[in-house]
Amino acid sequence: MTDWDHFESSNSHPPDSVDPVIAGMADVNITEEGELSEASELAGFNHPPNQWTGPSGDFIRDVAARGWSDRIPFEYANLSNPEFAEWACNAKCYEWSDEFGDVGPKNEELEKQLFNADNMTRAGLQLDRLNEIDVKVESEDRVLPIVSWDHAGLHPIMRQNIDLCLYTTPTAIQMYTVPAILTDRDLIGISQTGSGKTAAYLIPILSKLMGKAKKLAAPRPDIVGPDFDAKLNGVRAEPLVLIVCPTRELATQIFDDARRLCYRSMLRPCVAYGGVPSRFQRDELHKGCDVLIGTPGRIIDFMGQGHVLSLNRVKYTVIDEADELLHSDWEDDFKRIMSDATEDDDHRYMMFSATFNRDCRKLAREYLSQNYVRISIGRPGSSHFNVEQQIIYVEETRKNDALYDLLLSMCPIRILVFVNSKKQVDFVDAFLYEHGLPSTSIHGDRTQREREDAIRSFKTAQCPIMVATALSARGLDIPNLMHVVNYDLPRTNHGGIDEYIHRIGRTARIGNEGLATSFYTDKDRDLAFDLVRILLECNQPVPDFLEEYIPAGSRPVFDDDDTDTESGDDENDAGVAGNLHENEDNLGEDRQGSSHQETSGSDNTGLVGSHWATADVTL
Ligand SMILES: Nc1ncnc2c1ncn2[C@@H]1O[C@H](COP(=O)(O)OP(=O)(O)OP(=O)(O)O)[C@@H](O)[C@H]1O
Repeated sequence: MTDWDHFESSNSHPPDSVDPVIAGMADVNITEEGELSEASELAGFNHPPNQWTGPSGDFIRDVAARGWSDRIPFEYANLSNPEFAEWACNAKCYEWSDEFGDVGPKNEELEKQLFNADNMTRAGLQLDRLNEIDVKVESEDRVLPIVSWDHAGLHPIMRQNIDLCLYTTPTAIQMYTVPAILTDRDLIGISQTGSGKTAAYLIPILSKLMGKAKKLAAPRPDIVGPDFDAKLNGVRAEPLVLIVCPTRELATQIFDDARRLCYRSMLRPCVAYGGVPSRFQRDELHKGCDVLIGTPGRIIDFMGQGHVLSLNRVKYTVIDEADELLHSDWEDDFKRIMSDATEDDDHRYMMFSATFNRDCRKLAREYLSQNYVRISIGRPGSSHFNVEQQIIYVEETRKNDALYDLLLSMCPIRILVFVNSKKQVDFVDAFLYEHGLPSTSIHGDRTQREREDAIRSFKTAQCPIMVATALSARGLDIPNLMHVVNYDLPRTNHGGIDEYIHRIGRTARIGNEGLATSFYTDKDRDLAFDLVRILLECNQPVPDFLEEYIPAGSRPVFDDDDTDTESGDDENDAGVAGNLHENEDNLGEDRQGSSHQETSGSDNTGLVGSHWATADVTL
């Protein structure tokens, strides 16, 4: 029985009174009632939908009866006070003291905070499915995958931290990147959303540095004692690792992962991103920083303050969501941060994303050494089978009704709703709130305090519904996010199918299952062809109204072939600007000095196919 069946069978209205907007959903296989109840419990909602008897016409009463928690009014007064509450960048790290020898003692309180299972996405039952996928490794030498953490040659502290994170076995991308990075290779890593790419680079890099930190790290003050004063004893931050990503939320999330994986080691992570008074981050940098994570704008600000930050010691630069950062909108910032990319022989460069088309890969090669390794898990830009995708035809003017009906046709679970403009975020959030639903929202015109508050209330399930622009499409890892709704589908000139992949990838992470519902209108026709190819590739049903886009033989063919070599270049190349987006509402929020200049996709690395040995391995 689908949840919708349940909804109808217990509905006090006769079936023929069902609103035509939602009638189309009756065929949709929404997750079964039992699963949803379990899911809502998992997601932290304690209101079983036992009082639901169908719509009564009183929205607020219906929402409460369906089991949704109360709405929480926004605390403007608290949030406008800059000193109120903690910023994500000031979260506690393990603080090292020179008296510690090689391994620091446990800090029980911090350990509880860092590894609190409620704040982490636990691997789901379908984790194996993520690994049952073709792996393509392009490398001069064979990269031998690790089969377990115990055989990876990791530092003992890293090994223990992996256990504390409950990472029982490595994922496919981790199996290959760990040995490649441990043997000092530049790298492009491509694997599907939620497959553990962050740990895939953090684990080998940090593990390698753990044994060498004393030798490599810059001098630092004793900050454990009572006498530390950033102004008097502070040092200049000289990180060994630089991790750059496009959004503030992603930066703080990677910072949290780094805080966990650096636990009990000398390595000290810091994060730098805009919107927070810079003194909070400067004070942290003055305490010493070995791993700097940040968004381009704030990193460049600090690079301009020689007494605050120097990148002279950096041994590893990682670009997360690299295809986004290679986009022309980021060009100037990106070039500044990568300015010494080809000069320093023992400086390793790595780029990661779930979507990385051939044109981006060509651009990326400008920054990597000749013998870089490329690891692709599955087709670059593909989704995985753990997301159930459903496309519903909705008239543009009925989207609000459709959203309300969709939300009430299911038990309360954590839901992320994507729309295409900041204004629309405000409208949809207000609509949901007025209809009694506990929603919050996030976009780039919000203050950083509001953004951090929105994420916090979403994560803690105070507000289990979050409405967002594409700002939240990439990288966000929210535990138990069970359902993504594309209220608006991405536009083809603003992210297109790649953005669709990132958006739906906010659910069904690391072997969990999730649902992605997209409202399709006549305006979305130009996305239809790509959308249908993705549905077919993932064995998802193609709705009637999209059948005309099914290719002959029902087999999806993708132009973007899987080679980075010149011999693979052909007229099918869409050009970088054609594949990436320039949406003022998308990640542009965190872009500084957007140039909107088109970047040519020309190849100038001189690599040819014969340099490469290709090993196809199916795990
Ligand atoms: N080996 C593992 N076992 C269990 N959980 C893991 C493992 N590796 C990573 N995770 C967890 O999986 C979740 C997803 O990881 P991560 O955010 O790095 O995915 P991603 O591939 O970068 O996704 P996206 O492309 O959306 O950015 C995180 O909560 C992370 O802690």
